[in-house]
Parts: sequence; structure tokens; C-alpha cells
Amino acid sequence: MAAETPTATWPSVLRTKELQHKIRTAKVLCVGAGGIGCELLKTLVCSGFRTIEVIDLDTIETSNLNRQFLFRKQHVGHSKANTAAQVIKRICPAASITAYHANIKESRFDVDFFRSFDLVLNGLDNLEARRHVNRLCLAAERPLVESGTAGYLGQVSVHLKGRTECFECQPKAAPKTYPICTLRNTPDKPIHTIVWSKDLLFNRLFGRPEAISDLDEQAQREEGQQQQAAEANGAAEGEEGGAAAAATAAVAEDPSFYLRRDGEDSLDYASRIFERVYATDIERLCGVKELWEKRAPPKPLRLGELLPEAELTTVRSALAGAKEAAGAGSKVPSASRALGLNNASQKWTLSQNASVLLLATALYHELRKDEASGVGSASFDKDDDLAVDFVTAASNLRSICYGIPEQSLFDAKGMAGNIIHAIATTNAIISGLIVTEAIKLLAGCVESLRNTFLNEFPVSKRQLVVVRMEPPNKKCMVCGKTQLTLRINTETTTLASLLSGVIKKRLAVNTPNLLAGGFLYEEGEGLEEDEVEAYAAMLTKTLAQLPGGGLRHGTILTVQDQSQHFGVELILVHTDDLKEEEAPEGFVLEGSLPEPAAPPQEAPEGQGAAPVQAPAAAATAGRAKEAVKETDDGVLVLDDDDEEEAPRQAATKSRKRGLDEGEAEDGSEPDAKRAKGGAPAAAVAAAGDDDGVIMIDDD
Ligand SMILES: Nc1ncnc2c1ncn2[C@@H]1O[C@H](COP(=O)(O)OP(=O)(O)OP(=O)(O)O)[C@@H](O)[C@H]1O
Ligand SMILES: [Zn+2]
Repeated sequence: MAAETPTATWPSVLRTKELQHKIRTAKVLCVGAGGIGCELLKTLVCSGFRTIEVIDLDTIETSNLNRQFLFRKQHVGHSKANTAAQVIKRICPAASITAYHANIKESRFDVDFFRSFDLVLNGLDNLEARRHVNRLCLAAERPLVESGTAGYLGQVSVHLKGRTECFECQPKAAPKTYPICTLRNTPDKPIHTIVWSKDLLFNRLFGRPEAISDLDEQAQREEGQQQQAAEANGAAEGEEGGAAAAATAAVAEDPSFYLRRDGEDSLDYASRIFERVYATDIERLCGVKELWEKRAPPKPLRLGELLPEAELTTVRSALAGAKEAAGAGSKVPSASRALGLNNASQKWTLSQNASVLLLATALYHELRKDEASGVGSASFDKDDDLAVDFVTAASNLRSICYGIPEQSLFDAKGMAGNIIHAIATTNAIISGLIVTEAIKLLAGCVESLRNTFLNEFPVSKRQLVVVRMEPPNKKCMVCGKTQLTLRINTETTTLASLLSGVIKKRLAVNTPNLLAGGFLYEEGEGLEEDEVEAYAAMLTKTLAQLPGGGLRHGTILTVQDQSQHFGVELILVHTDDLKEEEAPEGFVLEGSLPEPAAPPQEAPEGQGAAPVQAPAAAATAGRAKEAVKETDDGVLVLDDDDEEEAPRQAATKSRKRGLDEGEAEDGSEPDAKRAKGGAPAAAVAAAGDDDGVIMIDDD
């Protein structure tokens, strides 16, 4: 990143040739080439960036085409990263775009890789990958511009090691989950039956055996907790626990019941499952009287009554037609379409749901048998029509049993896939903001960096709410302590020498706990005899041989010492050519060494405790409001004199935030201002090529 120049003021610095040069020569990493990524790549080259590397693990789906505008119908099935790079190259032949069709979490994208960039820009869609990139940016000391959109809402934040909060400084909401006992026994909302179909029934019939045993274990834990509650206070909660256990016992069955038997006709199999799930299991559940003292019991469904022979024949001929189409290499219609149900917004009747369920189940067995993601290893994918048909029908039938409203295919797909319909304009605005912050970083205008929220509705006439950044949260488990890079030979170094040379000698740790993925090593008091023995047996193993996949290149090893209230993360870099002069101890430890131990009254760091909310936020809430002033045109601006910055809550909850003075004067969003400043001005040659691609001509 460019050194901070005290004279650089935003936005006047935009006009300087020096900044234009920096933009042209900066090397940028874009992670994700989806909704935000496509817009971002375009905005980057339109703003003058010329050296970009882009990573995405996915291929293009038809459903991406409405907003991921770099992709066309002929690209469906191709790599997003490669296609995006090719198309951007056509738009801007002067740009150097390197594409990786890969997961950012692969070990080749290590600290050195991140360090080779000036800026890292995220256009991801999941927390896990975002956290991974955050950690690597911190380790490599590279600025990260993070982003996200959900429908009309969007957000851009800047993360600069040591200056601002890192992405993990504030706890992130975990995805919503539902108690398994509710899903299994007492659903009362459409989402309950949808999650049951997708996570329980789908996995039971088509998924990996482990997926269902994980859920069984979760259910057992829940029942155990409810039993404990019963023992503790004898309350109604406890009765529920007992009822849940009784319900589980009532419908428990050897998992092999759900497998198709040798020689069993696929529709007979589907019918057998139907009878079991919607008749037998429901009847048995009704028999657990404790469950229905305060609620109405479900009603069983019998296939014979729902689907007279004529309708079963329709299902049979649809199945035969699909098999024939598949045999001839033609596209197989989805189960619902094969039955003539073409309107995705129209709810199906009871018998239509039953027909779709039978056909979808049979089609899985007839056509997906040998596929890698077929029967036995499938996982629910919202872009897989057959999976969506199955889940819609299965959940609707269960909803009918329980008197819950049914859903159309379109709505069920949205709920099952957690789909918040993406809006291209939101992605475009957010990408413009990402590039604006990226340019400020290059210009060294650190004081002007902002986190920005895009609102669904204007707040005080403003769609964009700009918030100055908080300093790092001292208690953040990631950046609140130092991350170090350890260059070491993971194939020859034993755990014993790691402990003595690195952990105890260099880090002055007394009683280490080491954690990484599936690996755990502990020392200290309170260990059982068998634990001590097991840990001692690990000492002579090399790092790569350790349990849980070994400590290898790219492993992030958490080192904790509870007695010292100390924790640190080591990023392992496997090296087999360390010279004695550079590494007399057999390893190289890079980065600043950790702070002294925290005072005893503070919460222990790095022990898996959730990071706490930055205390400054709540304390400044009142003052932040006072700092908001209204200008003549009714625009809310922040008074820059009041350095107490408004907290995130003010932006997200009360939404009483405006732009600060520097940014508010023309009432435009920063993208427009950049155009006005004229800085990243690559001349756009409006000559379209054959496909109407407008090329950026650097001359
Ligand atoms: N670990 C990862 N490594 C590389 N790319 C990733 C990783 N995780 C997510 N991505 C990519 O980030 C992009 C996020 O884009 P977006 O949110 O538009 O998702 P999408 O899958 O294209 O859209 P939708 O989920 O709405 O179908 C996706 O293209 C996805 O493949
Ligand atoms: Zn942090």
C-alpha cells in the first residue's frame, strides 16, 4: 500500500497525476466473481486499474445471468473467474487480468501470495471465506475492502491492520437454526417443514450417511438438554424433553429402511417412503399424547386415497418419458414440468404435491444413481430443479399434515435456498464504493476512509450512510493479538521441538494449548491420565503427521496460555530450504511479538470467547447524535469538529447518519464525485465491437 502522505486530501488528490499512476500500477486481488465481483472488475478497469487477479471457485449458473452481466448464456457451466477475466480483457485490452478457478482457502494462496498485492477487495457470499481472507490480510499486512449486499441493502467496510477494526472485531450473527425436535415433531411454520425436507428427509434419502448421523446426534443433545432441564426444575420444558425422546423412539428406524432395496422399482420405493413418512410416522407421533396436550395433532396422509390409479399412471408415464429423454441424451425436464406444472408461482394441489414427490424421488434413483452428487452423496442445491421439486413437494405434504400453509415452488425455493433476491443496482453501487475506498487507500487518504451502508429507504433523504471507522477492538480474537508467521520444516520438525524452541522459548508460553482444525494439544493441570498419555505420544511425531490432518503449510495454529491470559496465532509456512545463517534455531518467526499478558480482571483473550462489542460504540451514541447538523438543503451532515465518531449502531439501527462534510457537498455518492474529480480517467472509446462490447482505449 502507498505510504500515507499527510498532504493528500480527499477528493482533491484525485486530480493528481501521481495518483493516476498509482491506480494504473497497483496490483489488486478480487476475491469472488459473482454479483459484486462482476461489477467490481468492470468498475476497476473503468477507473484505471490495470493489474487485477481474480479468484472464484464456482461455475456460471443460468440464474446468475440476470445480474452477473459479464456472463452470457453460452458461458453457463464455465468458470466464473476465467470467463470474467476473458470478458474484462475484451472490454479493456490493456488490463492484465489473472484468473484462478479456485478456493481462496487453498494453501497456495498463502501469506506471500497476499503480500504480493497492494489491495485486497472481497466480493464473497459467506462468512467462512471472509474470515479467512481477513486473517490473511492481517498476516500479510495488506488493506482489505470488504463488502456485502442483500437485496436493496449493501455495505462496504475498510480494514487496515492496526488502524481500524478487522472484519472479525465485532461478532457476526450466526445463521438461523431451528431446534431439531421442533422440525421432527412439532413444526408450526412453513420454514419448519422446508428445513425438515431439505436437511432431514432429503439427506435421509439421497445424502451422505454422515449428514444424517450429525443431525441425529444434534437431536440427542437437544433431548438430553431438555431432560436435564426437567431434572433441574421439573418444568414443562422437561415434559417436552421426555415427549421428544418418546417421539424419537416412536419413529426411530434403522436407516437402511430408507434405502432402495435390490430390485425394487423406483416408484414402488418412492411410494413406500411416502407411506412411511406421511402415514406411519405421523400416526406414531400422534400416539405420543404429551406432545398434543396444547396443540392439535397432525393428520396422516394415505397415498392410496390421494393418488387414484389414473394419477399414478400419469406419474409412471412421466417417469418413462424422462428416462427415454435421458437415454437419448436430451435434457430431462424437472419433475414438476414433466407433470405439466409450469407455473412456479402457483401452489400445487395435494395430489399434485404427492405426484411431484413420487416422481422426483424416482428420478433421483433412475437418473442420479452414478453421479458424484447422486444418491448417497447428494446435498441440497437451490439451483438443482429436481432437488427443489422434491423439497417443495415434501414440505407441502408435511405442512398439510400439520395445518401449515403450503408454498409455491418459487417461494419454497427462496426459503430453502435462503435466497434474498439480488439486485444488480445494489451490487453496482457497492462496487463503486469499494473502488472509491480502494483509491483512497492508494492515495494514502487514511483519514478519509469510510464504512458505508446502503439503505433500502432514504434516511434523512440519504440512501448512503457513511460511518467513520472504529479503531481495532483490543479484545478481538484475531487482531487483538499479534499474528505471527512461522517458517519451519513441517515434515522434519517434531511437536516436541516446536514446543520447546518456538512456543516456550521464543513466545515465553508456560502451559501451552495448541489448536488447529482437528488437532488439539494441551498441557497443564486438570488433564485426565489418558489425555496426558495421548498428548505425550504426539511429541515424537512430525508436525505434518499430527492428528487432524497435520500442521502443514497454511495451517493457522492457535497457541494459548490460559495462565497468562495470552493467545497468539501462528501461520505456518512450510520451508525445506532454511539456511543455518538465517535460521540458527531451525525456524524463522516473523511479525511483531505479542503484547504482555492482559491484566487478570479482563476477559481472557484468545480462548475461544466471543469478541465483545467495542465499548466506544455505546458510550458515544448520544454525542454522535448531537454531532449531526442539518444543512440548508435539509441534508444531514456530521460535524467534523466532533471527533467522537458515530457508532455502527447509529447507522444500522437508528439510521440517523449522514455523510460527513467532505462527502456531502454535492449530494452525490462517491462514484459520481470521482467522475467529477476526473482522476481515474481512462478514455472510453465508445466504439462497440461485434458483440456490442464497449472497449476502454488506453491511448
Ligand atoms: N472460498 C471461496 N473461494 C473463492 N470464491 C468464493 C469462495 N466462496 C464464495 N466464493 C464466490 O463468491 C461469489 C459470491 O457471489 P454471489 O454472492 O453473487 O454468489 P452467487 O453464487 O453467484 O449468487 P447466488 O448465491 O445468488 O446464486 C460466488 O461466485 C462464489 O463462488
Ligand atoms: Zn479484529
